[in-house]
Amino acid sequence: MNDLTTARFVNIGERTNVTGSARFKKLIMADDYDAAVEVARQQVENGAQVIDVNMDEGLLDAEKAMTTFLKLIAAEPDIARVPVMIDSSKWDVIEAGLKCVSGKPIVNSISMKEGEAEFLAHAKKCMLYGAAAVVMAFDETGQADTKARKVEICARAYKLLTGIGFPPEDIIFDPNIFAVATGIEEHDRYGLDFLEAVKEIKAACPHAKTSGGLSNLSFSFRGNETVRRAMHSVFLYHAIPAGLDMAIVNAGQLDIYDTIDPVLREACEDVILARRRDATERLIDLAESYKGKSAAEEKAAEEWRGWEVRKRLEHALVKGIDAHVVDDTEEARAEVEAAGGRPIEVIEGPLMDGMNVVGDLFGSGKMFLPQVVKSARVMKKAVAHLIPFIEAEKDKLPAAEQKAKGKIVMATVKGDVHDIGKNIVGVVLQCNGYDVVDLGVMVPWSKILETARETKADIIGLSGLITPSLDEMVTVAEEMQGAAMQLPLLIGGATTSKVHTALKIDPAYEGPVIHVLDASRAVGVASRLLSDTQKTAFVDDTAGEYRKVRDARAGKSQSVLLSLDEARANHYDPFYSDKPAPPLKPGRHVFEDWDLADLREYIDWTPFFRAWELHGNYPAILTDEVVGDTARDLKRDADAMLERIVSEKWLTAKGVAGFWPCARDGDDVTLHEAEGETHTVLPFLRQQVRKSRDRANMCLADFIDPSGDWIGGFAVGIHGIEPHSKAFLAAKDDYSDILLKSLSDRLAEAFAEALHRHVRTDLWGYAESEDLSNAALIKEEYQGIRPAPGYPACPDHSLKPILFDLLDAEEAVGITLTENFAMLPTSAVSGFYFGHPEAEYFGVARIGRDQLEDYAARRDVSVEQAERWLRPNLD
Ligand SMILES: C[S@@+](CC[C@H](N)C(=O)[O-])C[C@H]1O[C@@H](n2cnc3c(N)ncnc32)[C@H](O)[C@@H]1O
Repeated sequence: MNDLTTARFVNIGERTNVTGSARFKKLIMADDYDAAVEVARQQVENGAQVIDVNMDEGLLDAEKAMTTFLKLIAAEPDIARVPVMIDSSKWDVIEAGLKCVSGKPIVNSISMKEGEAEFLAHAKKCMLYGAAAVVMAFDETGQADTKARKVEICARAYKLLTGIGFPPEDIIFDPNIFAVATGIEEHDRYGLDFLEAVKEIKAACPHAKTSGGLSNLSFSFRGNETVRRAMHSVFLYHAIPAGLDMAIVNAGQLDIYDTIDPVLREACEDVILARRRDATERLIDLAESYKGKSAAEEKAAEEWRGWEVRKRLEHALVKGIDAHVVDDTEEARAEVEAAGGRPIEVIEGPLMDGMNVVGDLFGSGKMFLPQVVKSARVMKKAVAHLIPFIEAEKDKLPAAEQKAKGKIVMATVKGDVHDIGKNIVGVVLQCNGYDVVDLGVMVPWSKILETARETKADIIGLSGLITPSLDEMVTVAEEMQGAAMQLPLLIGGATTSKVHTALKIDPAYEGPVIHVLDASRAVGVASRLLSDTQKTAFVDDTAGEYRKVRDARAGKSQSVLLSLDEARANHYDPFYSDKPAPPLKPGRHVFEDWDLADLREYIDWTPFFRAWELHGNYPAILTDEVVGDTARDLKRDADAMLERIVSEKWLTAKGVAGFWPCARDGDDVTLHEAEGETHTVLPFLRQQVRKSRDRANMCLADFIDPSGDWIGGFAVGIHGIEPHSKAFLAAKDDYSDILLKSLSDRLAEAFAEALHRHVRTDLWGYAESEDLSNAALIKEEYQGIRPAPGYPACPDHSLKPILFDLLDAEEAVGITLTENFAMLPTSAVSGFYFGHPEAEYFGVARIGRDQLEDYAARRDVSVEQAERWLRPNLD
């Protein structure tokens, strides 16, 4: 625990206590004082700065044992250099002890339990011996449990003590650390009450010190060392800044706060700080997974290093441990060489064997994506070690061809910058023996086709996240058809779907087209496409499936569309009188460097796990029966990286928000900027699908008052990822690279959330007193919405340039747009602010030709141009 060394915190050794240490008790009962003295020595060597001695055992002559032991340790210079705390519930024993201590003793303890007279009599005795005294928060009515009682009793004792001239710096208050997470609701605040009481006592009682017995805290987790250690460390982490000067602890049994499993740490913190009602339950659940684990794990950790090198490599690959992989690979290479073999055989032999095990486990659902990406990191490091040997050999031997299962050219299409999904698929394919040529992001069709030809690729894989990328994929398919190619075309990415692939991409290309739902399917698809025996059936089956989708679409009676006029007549009518007041701080607000530590608090973790193909809601996913272990490991890695991102300031969060007076004009919102300036128009789309009952045909403009209102906008981005990403890739560490990108995305979303909150409570200020937890923010329980261009209520991405101009986003915060309106940096979010309490999200869905033409006219563009923008919403 780093604070123990950095702060002036005193830890009091607890092992020389017959009530707390079975071993010490045994030694004293057996009169083995030599060994007992060794216990004291060990404590001091382990860092104890005071040792607590307690001989309160019914079968023992406590007075005699105390004096004997204290005299013995007084004769040991390396023990006698630390003060002794004479600990007994019997005053006679304390007094006997006081007589044998030469340095400044500490009495543990005195209290007002038997009234003021006895308390003061004991205090005077302490003064006589020059002893400091631990003063328990205990009075005539009992032990203090609540914060108020702790503070009240200590303040009263302080007044009495200083009244008789007791030196305040010799007063050590012990406000009672009680067990938490007991399952009894009244105990839930025990940790927090102690921390808060310490703060107040320190403020109310100048120069006095505070202390506590730490082991009580974790009493409910007896037998679970990992959890107890974590609880103690977390407690001290908060107690020391609160003013705790010392504690009775086993100094050898504290963990460094930062190295505690973050999931466990958070659960302990929830309990100790009483942060959630279900904190105890969650810690108890979590504790199960730590039971006896550390010892077993440590044993396993040592064991595998003794195995033969092949098994070690397999183990490292399956477990994703890269610590020894270079040494082990070298050992395997030397063995192969000694037997007259070639370095490539290490890849073809043990490494591929290990990866096959990984592939099988992944394929059968026993291993999950984050683990596979970690395995890939181990593999890449091993291969990187072997490459120079393989290349050096090429002169001597005919080309040592590495037999890849097939070559796949992968790219994120033109106009799109998102590559987490593509990178994950690439890593998984590489792991499974495929040669991946990754062209990166924003790749035009010509480059994709050219590379496929030059590298004699077996498959092309396309990826994209935003809706305009769907069109780009159709273009690639058309060009492949034009070039009479026959390579299979794989389609993947968040907005892609089997339906879109079947309806739009498959008909454009005669070669095989396959939509790949997620990374876990990529290997199966690739292996079938490249198998002599399975390819035809697989391609035919998929084509048949897509045909069925098309037939179903053709035959399916489409939902009925109203005419645009009818839809407009059925618009949504909010109570405009409820619209928010004008912003308190109108105009533009630029945030050049929003605190990353603050953003961390706003992270929504569920989509993070989804990005890693772990499905389930956070935090329940951490204890999920199937993916819980993987999720916890991933979260631990994520927390560790976030810690570095924040403390070493890897990234910069830049954002801008603005508010403009406006009015609704049909389906447009017209902005009135400065007097006399040209007006900006935000053209929105209206639902045209006929609604059942009295539901309206919504358009975002409906939430704006035609007689005058306000609208806002924002853009936020996370900058600075590149050098870190580069460094990870140079170190063959895709795992950390993908982790960084997925965290950067999280920070961008968190920034949008934090900024929106700041807007509601401060800048616009229509919800000044809003006080919502992060969970409530994630559930969007606040007033107002922030619809994003490209999302269902305003599906046209081409609104982004209008919004960016209003915000001056490029100049102010360095966010640019690609030709297809993807934002750069990749981790960026933008949208409009609607403040009306009735504003809600909806989907525009399919629109008619009349609205397309109307929209083209409103935007002053050709119908063809509007068609390109609105394609996903057209038939
Ligand atoms: C994509 S999620 C992001 C928030 C989530 N907590 C996260 O961290 O990933 C929700 C955001 O998407 C946008 N959004 C969702 N549904 C929408 C809709 N129907 N129309 C427009 N924008 C929508 C809004 O900007 C909303 O704040």
